Amino acid sequence: MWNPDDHACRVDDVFARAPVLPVLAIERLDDAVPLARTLVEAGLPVLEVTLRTDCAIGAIARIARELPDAVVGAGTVLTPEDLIAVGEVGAAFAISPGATEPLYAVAREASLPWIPAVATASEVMVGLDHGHRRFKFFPAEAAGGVAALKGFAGPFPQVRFCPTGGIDAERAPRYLALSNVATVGGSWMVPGDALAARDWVRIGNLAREAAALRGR
Ligand SMILES: O=C(O)C(=O)C[C@H](O)[C@H](O)COP(=O)(O)O
Repeated sequence: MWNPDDHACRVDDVFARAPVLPVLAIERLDDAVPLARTLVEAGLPVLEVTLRTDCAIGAIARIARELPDAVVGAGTVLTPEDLIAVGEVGAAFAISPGATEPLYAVAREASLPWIPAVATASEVMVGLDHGHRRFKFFPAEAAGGVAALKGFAGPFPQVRFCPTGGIDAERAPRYLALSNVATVGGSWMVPGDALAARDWVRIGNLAREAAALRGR
């Protein structure tokens, strides 16, 4: 049964596990477990596997089954069908680049917490009307970045965000310093060429640096 306080608590539990949420696009199913293991062992246990590749659902299922220390969620959840599908394979949470009325409706019945994204104050207000207080802020840099989040803090003191989109190791600390930022999403610790080359050492080093980030 949908409960706004319970939902915010469940999302906070996920976001509190690490300062950074890696956003992953996994092209080869066999990369899923070694990549996730690399990130988890580097101190980034919360993972967003985007539904942008053919094997994404399989990747979520494998990570959920084989890596109990990972908190694997699904990203790029665009439809109610996506949300239902990722719940069935064991995703711990689902996150979207935006929000739709059908997703708000089906999320009330879902067993896993769904995190909508917002880019404007009006979208935050629609989310609040639905009982949501935790949002992805996407695309963070393009939608106003740190200044926009500072602006949201005034009218929406009860809201916390996971900014994502255009953030890297240099920019992340400025977001993490904000009181209304719970964690920061990004793909910078998994460069495309490193993943293609299965360079787990390089990814592990970038992930360790990300795991050590704090606000400043
Ligand atoms: O597919 C989704 O659901 C998204 O929200 C997009 C991702 O969050 C960004 O592509 C990650 O941003 P970068 O760190 O700039 O690569």
